[in-house]
Amino acid sequence: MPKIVSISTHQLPYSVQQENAEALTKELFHAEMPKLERYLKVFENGGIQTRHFCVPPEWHRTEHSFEERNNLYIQLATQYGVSVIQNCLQNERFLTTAIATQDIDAMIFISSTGISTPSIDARIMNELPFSDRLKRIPVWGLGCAGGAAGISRAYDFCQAYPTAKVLVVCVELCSLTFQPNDFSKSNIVGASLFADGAACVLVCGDEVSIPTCKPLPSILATGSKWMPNSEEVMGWQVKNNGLHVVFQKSIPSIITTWLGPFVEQFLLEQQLHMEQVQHFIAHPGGKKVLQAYEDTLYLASQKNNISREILRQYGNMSSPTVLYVLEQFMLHTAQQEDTGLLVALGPGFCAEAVLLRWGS
Ligand SMILES: CC(C)(COP(=O)(O)OP(=O)(O)OC[C@H]1O[C@@H](n2cnc3c(N)ncnc32)[C@H](O)[C@@H]1OP(=O)(O)O)[C@@H](O)C(=O)NCCC(=O)NCCSC(=O)/C=C/c1ccc(O)cc1
Repeated sequence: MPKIVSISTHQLPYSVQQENAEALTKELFHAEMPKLERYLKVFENGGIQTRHFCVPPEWHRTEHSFEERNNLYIQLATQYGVSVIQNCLQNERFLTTAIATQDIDAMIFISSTGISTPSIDARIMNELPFSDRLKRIPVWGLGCAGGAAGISRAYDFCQAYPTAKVLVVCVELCSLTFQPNDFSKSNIVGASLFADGAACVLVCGDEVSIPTCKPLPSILATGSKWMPNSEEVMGWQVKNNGLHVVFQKSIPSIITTWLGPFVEQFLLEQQLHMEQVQHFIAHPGGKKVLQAYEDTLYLASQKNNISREILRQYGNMSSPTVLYVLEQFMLHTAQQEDTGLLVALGPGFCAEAVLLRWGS
């Protein structure tokens, strides 16, 4: 079975405490939104303490065109992509010997917060000595589901090519999409929730032998589920000044009714039940999203402790978030023979599930 042999996450340069983010939002929006105080409560109630960004808070006090935001996206997504790849391929917590970039067969580059053609993976290849025969697979538009989908597509690639070494690189710079002139409730709730992040995993096929220092997860199965006619649940509205976030407040209740039957069916196909899964590795989309997972899957709240802690320390970084959660399981928690279920949801509306088993 294809295996996840290394992982890395990036520490963004500007850390902001939630009370300071709330104060800045108040300053930017109070003149235009009479009921602002009521919505500012989400900053205190959302289970988030700190978030990390690619620009300092002051950056939001001045206007920035779509062109300026996107140019910064291209520059920084490339820079952070290079950094997480280097750290993943040289990560001594998992690998006994570093892996050379020349030996990588495919790169799946996941991002939905900026636009670039050539895609960021090509720009990364101009910074690191990858093979010029590398298979490039840029994926745009899966939003928060992207990290789980990336692992799932890497699994498919390694099933087809068992000697393959595949990188999944997720970079999201949500702060560059923040709209200071959008006075919608969603924009305020989004301003309390979203953050920047970058992460990378290395997935290897069955016929790759890499010496590693600890038990690591093999990928047993993957499942995708799409909900018909749900385009308006989550996504971007593209306007002249950039990307405006669309996410319905009904998302937690949609998860409560829709996710459980899919996960149950997916596990059943592997002759498993949720009680046999030791580790629930969830994308913490928000406090109420975590609650919805617990309700629909009958999970004890402790099963979400690591996801909750990542939400507290980092906020919702979209696609890389679930990899920050996975990193904690890989470093500190999971033992040989443990089973884990990794789940994330995104625009479409869709869910991606990955079943993991820790081996020697
Ligand atoms: C922590 C929250 C945000 C706040 O909880 P709370 O403090 O207990 O407050 P309420 O839930 O009662 O909400 C306060 C007010 O905000 C309103 N609200 C509550 N979510 C909403 C709402 N999505 N719209 C518009 N009003 C709302 C809510 O209706 C209410 O207004 P009102 O009815 O007038 O009292 C909680 O609602 C929560 O966890 N919600 C789930 C968040 C969620 O859906 N996350 C998954 C989606 S993530 C996603 O789509 C990512 C996209 C993305 C986007 C940009 C990027 O850069 C990258 C990615």
